[in-house]
Order: sequence, then C-alpha cells, then structure tokens
Amino acid sequence: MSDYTHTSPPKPSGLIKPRIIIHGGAGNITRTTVPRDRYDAYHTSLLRILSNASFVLTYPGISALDVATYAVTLLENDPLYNSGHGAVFTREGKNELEASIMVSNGYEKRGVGVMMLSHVKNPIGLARELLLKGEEPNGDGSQDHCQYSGAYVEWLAAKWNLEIVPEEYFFTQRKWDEHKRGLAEEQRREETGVSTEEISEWEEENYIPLGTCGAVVIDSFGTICVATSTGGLTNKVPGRIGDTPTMGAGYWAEEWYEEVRKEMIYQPSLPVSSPIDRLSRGDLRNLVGDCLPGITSQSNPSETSSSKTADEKLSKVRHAVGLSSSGNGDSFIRMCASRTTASKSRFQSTSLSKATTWMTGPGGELQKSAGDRWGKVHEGTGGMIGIEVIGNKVDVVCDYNCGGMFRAWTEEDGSKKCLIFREDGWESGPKNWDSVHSGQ
Ligand SMILES: NC(=O)C[C@H](N)C(=O)O
Repeated sequence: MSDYTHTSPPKPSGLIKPRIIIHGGAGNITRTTVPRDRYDAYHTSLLRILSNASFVLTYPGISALDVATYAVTLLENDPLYNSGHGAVFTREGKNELEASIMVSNGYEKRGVGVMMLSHVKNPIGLARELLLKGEEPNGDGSQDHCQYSGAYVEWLAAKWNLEIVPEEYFFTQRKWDEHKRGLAEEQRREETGVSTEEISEWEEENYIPLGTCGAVVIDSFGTICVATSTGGLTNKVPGRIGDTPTMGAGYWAEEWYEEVRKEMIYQPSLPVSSPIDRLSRGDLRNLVGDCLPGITSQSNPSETSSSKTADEKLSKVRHAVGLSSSGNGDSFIRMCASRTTASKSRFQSTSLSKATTWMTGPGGELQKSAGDRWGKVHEGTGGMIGIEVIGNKVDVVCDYNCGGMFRAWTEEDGSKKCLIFREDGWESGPKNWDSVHSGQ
C-alpha cells in the first residue's frame, strides 16, 4: 500500500464517514456459469479485498483517490477478474487492457481513461498517475488530455517508474481456453449456418466475461473517487474500445450544489474547509488565492454557504456522486450510461439509488435500449455500483439487469457486506440465462 499513501497525511475533517463499494463485474452470473466453488472463491476474494481497502480507508487523511486505486490494484492482481493478470483475449490472442479513474472534485483533469495497454502491470496505477500529472506543468509530458492509448503512454508509465511486465504476465489458461473455444464455436456456427441473432452456449457463458472490476470510495473530505479496470470482451476486435475507459459511459463522478431553504435541510451542512482539507482535494488555486490578496479566489466547492442578501433562508447543500459500471460496454457507450444516471439524479432531483435502478435495474433504460434483441444477445446487459453524498449523508448503491453482480461494500456502521445475487448464498441465484430472462 505504501505506493499510494500520502507521505504526510492531512488531518481529516471527521465530518463524513468514509465508505467503499467494490465490484468484480456484472453479466451472465448464474448457478450454471458460476458453480458453487467459484462462487465461494469470488466471495472470499471480494471480502478480502474489501477488508484490506477499508482498513486503509481508516488512515487519517487518506484520499478516496488512493484507496480506490489500491482496491482496483488488488482486483487487477487477482486472476479471478477480467483485468490485469487474468484479462481476456482479443480475436488475435492479445490482451488489450483498459482502465479509468475520476474524482468528484479537486484535480484539474478530474478523470482519465487509458486503453490499448499490454505492458503496464496495473493499468489503474497509470490512470491515477496521469490524473496527478495534470497538476504539473505540461503534465510531465502527458499534457492536459483525458484519454490515452498505446505505446506512448506506456513509455510514460516506464518513465514514471510504474511496473512494466512482459505480455505473458497477463496470461491465464482459463481465459485462453475461453478465447479458443469462442473461435471454434464461431467457425462451427459459420459452417452450419446458425443465425447470429441466436445466442450460442459459448456466448451465454463467456461473451460478457465476468470480472471487469471497479471501486467507488468516499473519503472523510467528501471527495468521491471511482476507479474501473477491464480486459474488455472476450474475442473483441483488436483495437475495440469499451465503456470502461470512456468517460460518462462506464464511469463518472461529479459534484454540485443545490439551494435549499434552511428549514428543509435535513443534514448538518459542511463548514468552510480548512487549508489542509483543501490541499488534500488538490485545491491549490484557491489556497494561493487566500494567501495573496491580488489573486481572486473562486468560491471553494467544499463550502456550504448561506446567501447573505435576498433570502437569508437559502443555503447550499453539496451533492456528489460516483458510478462504476460493468456489462455490455457497447450498450453503456450508446446510453452514455454512467453520466446519464448521474444527470437523472442531478437534474430530476432523484436519489442516486433510484436513478441507478432506472438505468440498469430490471426493465430499465439499458434493457429497453436492446429492444427486441433483449435476452437473445447480450445487448443492454450490465450493472452499476455507486456512492452518493448529500451534505454529509452517504448512500452506497448498486443495481443490475442480469443474473448477478459481484460486489462488496461497507455499511454505515463499518460492517462489511458481500452479495453476488440479490440474496445471500449460491442457492438463491438464477439457474441459467433463460431463467434470468423469464424472471424465474
Ligand atoms: N465485463 C465487462 O464489463 C466488459 C466491459 N464493460 C466492456 O464492454 O469492455
């Protein structure tokens, strides 16, 4: 963990209780595709990673950015998941890795997506580094862009001393067998003339490979960070880019302020943050502005201020959200699913939980987007996790329209939960793909 901790941690404000939710993918998770022993392996792994990350989240002054990166690094290193070591293969038998990171506030770039990687051991570490380099002049060679792919950015990773590995590092026999079986199945279908509208047994099991991973974290300063990493889809076309590194599609974080009448505020509001809090949020410009009267300081986004003039009764409450997705990335891109969910919450004053179900729950917008192809192919399939904070009230959310979603999170009282299906236990899950779509 030492790579990701502050050398001199700032003091936490103590106003917001840090929380975390992680996921290991959504898709055709059923009792058939995930037999009991694998179910147990995922359960154990998710709880182990959640425990490690939530312990780190108790360090004084630790940032959501550092903890989300740490959690996804652990997920990338575990071959159970389709990211880092254990990523799926393209049609040409290569790994093309993707990752992204985004914060609700505090850093100039706010979000970064990386893609077409095949040498950086932890793509999420590179995404984080690119976000941080955005605070330096010229980004230390990365400038102020938000999306990066391929050789140049891997060269930057090496220059920044991130771990570089040979391509073989990402190989696992299981994912290789899925790749080979998929190609063989395709050839068989071509030869026998089976319609492409009909889902094959291989597709049911593998097309949405279980295991894109992600983490959403809120720290004691109220900053939300979302980190996501994937190998993409099994046998994807070389060069195909999915939703994971596409801002607004597979990931999103933002914050805003809403004016409410004071009587309506049901949460104590945040006080003006201290300089040390603001430093942890990357708010250098405003800190400098405070010290040098000649420089105009913008109003600090972490402040909850009261209107002094017309209406003494109006006050501003801070909202922040972060979302990480998994599923059929092409559908998530078409729907701009993560940003659309955040916008539903922001512009229709809907809780993030309701907005998430509206987008990605059973019968939701993603499912509708597949039209009559729903259930026949994998279009529209997926799920999302997220965190919302209003004032200092935090809510952890998740929904999906498929068999299940691997996920684990901390409750308000600090206890840890892990679910794969809607209920606890392998027996509670749907039997197979058909039973998911017939609602049995
Ligand atoms: N398993 C996944 O979540 C795949 C990823 N969303 C993609 O389409 O690239």
